[in-house]
Amino acid sequence: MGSGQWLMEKRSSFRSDSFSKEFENVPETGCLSIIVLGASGDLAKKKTFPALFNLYRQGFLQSNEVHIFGYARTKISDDELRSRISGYLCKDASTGHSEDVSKFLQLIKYVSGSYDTEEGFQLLDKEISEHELAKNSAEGSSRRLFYFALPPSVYPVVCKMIKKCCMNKSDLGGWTRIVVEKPFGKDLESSERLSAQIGELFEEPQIYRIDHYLGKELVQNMLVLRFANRLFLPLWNRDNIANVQIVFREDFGTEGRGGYFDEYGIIRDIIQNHLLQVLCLVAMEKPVSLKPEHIRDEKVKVLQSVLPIKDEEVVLGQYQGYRDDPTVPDHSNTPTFATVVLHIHNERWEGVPFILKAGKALNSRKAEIRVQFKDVPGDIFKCKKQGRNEFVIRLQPSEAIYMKLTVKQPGLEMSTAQSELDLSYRQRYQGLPFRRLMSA
Ligand SMILES: NC(=O)C1=CN([C@@H]2O[C@H](COP(=O)(O)OP(=O)(O)OC[C@H]3O[C@@H](n4cnc5c(N)ncnc54)[C@H](OP(=O)(O)O)[C@@H]3O)[C@@H](O)[C@H]2O)C=CC1
Ligand SMILES: O=C1O[C@H](COP(=O)(O)O)[C@@H](O)[C@H](O)[C@H]1O
Repeated sequence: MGSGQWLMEKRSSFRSDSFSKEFENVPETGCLSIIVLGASGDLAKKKTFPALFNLYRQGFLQSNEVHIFGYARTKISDDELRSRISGYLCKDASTGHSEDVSKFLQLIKYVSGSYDTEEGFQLLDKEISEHELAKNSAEGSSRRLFYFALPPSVYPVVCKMIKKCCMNKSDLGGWTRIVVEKPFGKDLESSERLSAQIGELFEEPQIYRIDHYLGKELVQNMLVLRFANRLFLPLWNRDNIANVQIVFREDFGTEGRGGYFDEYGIIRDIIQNHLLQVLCLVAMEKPVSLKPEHIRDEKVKVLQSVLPIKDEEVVLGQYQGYRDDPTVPDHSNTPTFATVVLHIHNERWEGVPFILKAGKALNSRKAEIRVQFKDVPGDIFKCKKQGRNEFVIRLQPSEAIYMKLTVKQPGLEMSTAQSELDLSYRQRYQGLPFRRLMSA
């Protein structure tokens, strides 16, 4: 993808006839409006705006064609929104990007309105149209991307409002698309209902479901590690692996996010989406190709092989002080910590526990995959004392892949010690932009 260019992907397998015209490979020339719904919230400030900033800084968003709109109920001015997010844009401020930051902030405008009445969305539409007009974008060529940084409970009504008030014409390569966040519903029934509600308003190629863990460098690396290295092929199974631990820890609590979090809890917030996606990549068979459909098919097979979870293999907890957050109801029993053991009933994984753990307000921030191998049979070195072989993929912070091995303790004696083969990304890939693109 060249600087400032957008690749328009044909998703033919999802395409319906009535919609095919819009998704032909027509060159995109019109201006682009990115609308962040829920702009006052946590996701918007910590991830969405910083990710947009990184795209801007690397030339993927051009100031002459892009405008960014924040939309939420909170009544704040453009400048107030800008100052809320500016501190999150450039964590490495020492590298001096203040000029880029202020140019980027000038692309942002804020519109306040509710999620369930037309008034606010009509105002939003007016602001977007004015921007399109100012950029001389031909009618039918402009692009509108609505990013839902919102609790899923409001997705259906927001979709309705967009459909009613904010659609643009698309006959000259323009489009209107939506990006929806996880969790996609609360259970099977609500998820299917949500799909049906959104599906009534938008065609599949207009809907993008996002799980930002799939954008993390080391999550993406799982496919390569597993299927491009001969080393792992014979080892990656129940004969050699004792257990797999997939862990997410955060060292901060909800901090004002009770409006979203308390309704969902840690299982729906982290385990059902981020950690299950990671589990699928660890456990799935080699896909036929890297096509999304082929990868999805293998993931689905893993999920279908997971046995029902036993109560005694679940631990739930809530951190002390959670209910002191004013956005959390006083008597909430929403879990902020959970451990769940999953068993995959197939030829490769029978008998290998997959231990998924996620918690907020813990003593450290870390996300990792830890594959623990079985003990060496017929051990002559008393290796057990040192601990087992482990293959660890640290997703964050400080991305790394390391292997814990038993080695000879240097010296005259034949004694053993545990050591590591360590691929730390900070050292090995200094200066590469993967962190800035992916890990916002
Ligand atoms: N925070 C994060 O790091 C991440 C969050 N997500 C996902 O993003 C979505 C939003 O999460 P997050 O930004 O953290 O949540 P917030 O609680 O910060 O909510 C975002 C905004 O939505 C509005 N809002 C909050 N609660 C309600 C409600 N009950 N009804 C209507 N509007 C409400 C508020 O805006 P206002 O009142 O101004 O309208 C708020 O600023 C969730 O689906 C979450 O799973 C995904 C990845 C990371
Ligand atoms: O989806 C979410 O993810 C964040 C953690 O994301 P990370 O990339 O910083 O690990 C979490 O704080 C939030 O509760 C959740 O909604």
